[in-house]
Amino acid sequence: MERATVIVAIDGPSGTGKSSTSKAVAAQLGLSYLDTGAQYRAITWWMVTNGIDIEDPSAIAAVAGKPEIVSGTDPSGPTITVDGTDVAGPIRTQDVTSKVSAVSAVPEVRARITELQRSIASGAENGIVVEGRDIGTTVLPDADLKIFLTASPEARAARRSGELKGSDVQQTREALLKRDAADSSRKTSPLAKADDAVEVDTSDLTLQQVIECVVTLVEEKRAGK
Ligand SMILES: Nc1ncnc2c1ncn2[C@@H]1O[C@H](COP(=O)(O)OP(=O)(O)O)[C@@H](O)[C@H]1O
Ligand SMILES: Nc1ccn([C@H]2C[C@H](O)[C@@H](COP(=O)(O)OP(=O)(O)O)O2)c(=O)n1
Repeated sequence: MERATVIVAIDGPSGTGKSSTSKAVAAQLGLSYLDTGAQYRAITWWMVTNGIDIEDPSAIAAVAGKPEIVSGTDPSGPTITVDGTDVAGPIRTQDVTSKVSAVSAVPEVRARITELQRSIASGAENGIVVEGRDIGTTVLPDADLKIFLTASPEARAARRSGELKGSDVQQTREALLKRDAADSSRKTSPLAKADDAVEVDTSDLTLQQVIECVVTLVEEKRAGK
């Protein structure tokens, strides 16, 4: 039986398991994968590298169209470049992490990146899993399946500090909550659960359980198509 293209939107705050779940689900089902947080991190990295004042939204807006951001969507090896430079490492520094919410709140930045995301999604032949903060609400409101991942701040902080060697769990927790508050309260396309999204609390689930849950939901959607 020929399979229809499927578009899956996975949203939620930091450390809920979006990236690891999305990559595994995409790999298992033969779909493309897009990490939209990496795109916002990439444009933030470009702003920092080019000395743009992060406190000044109009300065950010004026140059938002300049960097060329390219995302590779193979779930077994996703890539991200800015003007041809591989920035997969530099976009994960604490400096970029602390500035990304301010840059991604600027409407001109969101318009630019949203357009890029829609064009990548519409070009994905077998379908795609797109993860972020506003995919189900704004970027792909017609997605076939929308998932909203949550987890307690304690679980999320423990996961994140497990990744960053030597980091303090309490400090990580505070930084996460600060970023959630900024991302949820911005005017343009805030972090939010779409009305028709399925909410999955991952606090007490293993990554494998979350992956199985999402794969089952995709298969059910496909069967019902
Ligand atoms: N259900 C889970 N249980 C335990 N650890 C998890 C779970 N889901 C993800 N992780 C781990 O938590 C960390 C953050 O996950 P990630 O997928 O990057 O989250 P997000 O993309 O939402 O920020 C990773 O180290 C990942 O392996
Ligand atoms: N669709 C999206 C994705 C990310 N962002 C912004 C807000 C987030 O704090 C940053 C970084 O996202 P990312 O998914 O990389 O964050 P974590 O790695 O989960 O901590 O980008 C956004 O505004 N909209």
